[in-house]
Amino acid sequence: MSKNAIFQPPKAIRGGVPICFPQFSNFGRLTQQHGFVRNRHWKVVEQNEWSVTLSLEYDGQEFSDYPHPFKLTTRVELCDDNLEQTLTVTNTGSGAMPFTAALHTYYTVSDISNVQVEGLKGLTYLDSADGRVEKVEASEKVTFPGEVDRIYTKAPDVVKIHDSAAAGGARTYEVRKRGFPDAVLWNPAAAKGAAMSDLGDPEWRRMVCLEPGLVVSDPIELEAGQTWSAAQSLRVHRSGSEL
Ligand SMILES: O=P(O)(O)OC[C@H]1O[C@@H](O)[C@H](O)[C@@H](O)[C@@H]1O
Repeated sequence: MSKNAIFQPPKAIRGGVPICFPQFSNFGRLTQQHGFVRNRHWKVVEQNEWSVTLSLEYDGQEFSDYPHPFKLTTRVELCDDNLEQTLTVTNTGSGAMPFTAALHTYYTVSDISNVQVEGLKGLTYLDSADGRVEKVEASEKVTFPGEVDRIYTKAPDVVKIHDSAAAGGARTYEVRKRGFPDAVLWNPAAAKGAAMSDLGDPEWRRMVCLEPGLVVSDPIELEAGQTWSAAQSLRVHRSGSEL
């Protein structure tokens, strides 16, 4: 969570897991980057010590460029050392509903210069920091010498973020995804990070986003009445603990 995050709609919170829906970035017809649900108040529909379920309904009226009613829920559950988050959407309208989506997950890191991301070698990605040109990932462990803003297509279901200098020793975030074909990797680096009022310096150094997404691979048009669901689960390993 950025120390400069703004907890006031219409601003999305700079941290945690903002939900990009019904659009990731500008992949769709909406003018709002990342859609409109991340800066709404959601309703708590169920909660206990270990889990919470939130929901949000859209009646298809507010945005003329998105006339598709839907019901969206997200459930977050803690189980042992695992955090599981599920995103479920039901098309409550009468026509087909196109959408793109991502769980825009922020990870706290000691410093972005200590971070390496494993599991992406050989994948094709769209380089959003370079005009969305298509490239192939050559690195076994992706590092952050400057801005990194990439949409990896058909990403594997397990990706690991290694932080070699986390407080208390090296730390690995193990990210498992299910139902999201793509994965977005983002750190804005100095110029863009410092210019963002809700991030700034040094906050941009202390974060990396790895975002399971449905962006370009396997596009979906949900038929009326149908439901789609996808999930991520997160585990943290300290140095010495099994991976
Ligand atoms: O500032 P926002 O709207 O939260 O977006 C942050 C970043 O989100 C990432 O998912 C995008 O790939 C980046 O291009 C974007 O800059």
